[in-house]
Amino acid sequence: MEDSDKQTPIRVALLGCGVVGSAVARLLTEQADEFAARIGAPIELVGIAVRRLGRDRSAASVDPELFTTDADELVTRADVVVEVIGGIEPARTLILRAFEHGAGVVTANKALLAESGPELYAAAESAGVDLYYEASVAGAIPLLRPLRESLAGDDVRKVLGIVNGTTNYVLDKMHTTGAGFGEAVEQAQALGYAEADPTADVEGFDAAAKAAILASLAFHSRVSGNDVYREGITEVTAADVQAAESMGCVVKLLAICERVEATPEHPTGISVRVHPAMIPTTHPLAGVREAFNAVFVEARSAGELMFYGRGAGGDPTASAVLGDVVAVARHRVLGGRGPGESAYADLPTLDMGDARTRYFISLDVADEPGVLAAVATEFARHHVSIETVRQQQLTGDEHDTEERAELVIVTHAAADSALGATVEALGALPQVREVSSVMRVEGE
Ligand SMILES: NC(=O)c1ccc[n+]([C@@H]2O[C@H](COP(=O)([O-])OP(=O)(O)OC[C@H]3O[C@@H](n4cnc5c(N)ncnc54)[C@H](O)[C@@H]3O)[C@@H](O)[C@H]2O)c1
Ligand SMILES: N[C@@H](CCO)C(=O)O
Ligand code: NA
Repeated sequence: MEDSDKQTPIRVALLGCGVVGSAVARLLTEQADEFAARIGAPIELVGIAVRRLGRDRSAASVDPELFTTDADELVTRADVVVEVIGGIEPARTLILRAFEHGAGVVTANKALLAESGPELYAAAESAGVDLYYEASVAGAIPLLRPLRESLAGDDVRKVLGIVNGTTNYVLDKMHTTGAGFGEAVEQAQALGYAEADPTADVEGFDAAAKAAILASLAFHSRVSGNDVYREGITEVTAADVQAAESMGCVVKLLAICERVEATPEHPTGISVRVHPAMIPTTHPLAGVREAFNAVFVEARSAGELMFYGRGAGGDPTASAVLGDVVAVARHRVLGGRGPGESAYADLPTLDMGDARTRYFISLDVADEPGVLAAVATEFARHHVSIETVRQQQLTGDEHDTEERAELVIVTHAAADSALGATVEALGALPQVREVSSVMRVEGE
């Protein structure tokens, strides 16, 4: 008999038995012997809280006796509580209750962490137990542990990544098939990537919650989901995608967290934002296809790091959850705790207007003398420097009486507020028939 078998078992309670929960239950059972050896004590799954009994839960491959609808009671008889219900309530109350009863908690719940992270950390701290949440951002990809632990001796400057698989799949399909947004979402739904109600993904709420978690860890400051500037992908058109391609770029929904040094306009702070952006096809993030995730981290001493893998799905997400279960269980056996909240830097989140961004702007203009000068004047007036300008003749329809041209402009970095004001002013110029495409540009 192994030493680990003689130890008092670590009791694990699972809250939720959906996509992630059923994979956690199955893998925990299948790998029980390995986990016992790694932890130094056996794991005992003491119960699985579900909303209703009687459903087919064969995917979880566990003793049906383990299912209960009494989550309140279940959390009182566990050493480790795994929360994979999702949403704010009852997940929040159940986690707080688990802490009160001395259990460590593992959760995959980005929405809850982005809303109530400090409250959960404080409750874990006063109970002297662990709070782990690797699965909450970029699913299987080890990313939060590197930020919380491996990079604790470095100074993170920027985190830039694709953290939502559904929108990456949709944008990828728009590029590869020429489909419009609606059609690409339907394809994603048919394949099970996008949910029936894809709002949280396509409007960028899911990525914004993840960006808040990443920024909090990277910059040792409190950032909530509401602090994150957010634009989803619902306004991205097939024309935007084509325009990106003509520039040697692809469109990606990016989560960007960066430290911004003080200027006369603002103090040192953090810019945290989620929005679609064009990135050059030569950038490593451009090669992230389908529903994969990838995150770039830039740190002072480490330089650039890239994390890539599956951000969603039952088994990949369960991998991250179970890694956390092993970590928390090891602490129960050996003593000690994982890191708590680190918010000492207390950097403020800056307004989006203060972020330094670059814009791609495509204008449909009257092809007549002085147009370029009028356009250039608006950029100069807003202190925005132009990086490149390209002009091409447009062939109008039979009703067109005037000559038309397309002006494609890429700017240098400027305050986002100045770029927004420039676009507005351009739209009001009599020579500009239409601002046909505007998108931020990221990556060198
Ligand atoms: N699915 C993924 O790929 C993925 C990836 C990363 C993180 N996550 C996160 O993991 C969590 C779970 O996601 P999921 O995809 O498994 O969701 P899901 O909807 O498949 O599963 C959630 C389950 O919880 C159950 N539930 C709801 N209220 C409950 C209650 N009061 N008591 C017990 N059970 C209750 C639901 O009936 C459902 O079966 C969410 O926080 C999600 O954001 C999911
Ligand atoms: N809906 C999320 C699941 C993983 O958090 C995504 O598409 O990435
Ligand atoms: Na992760």
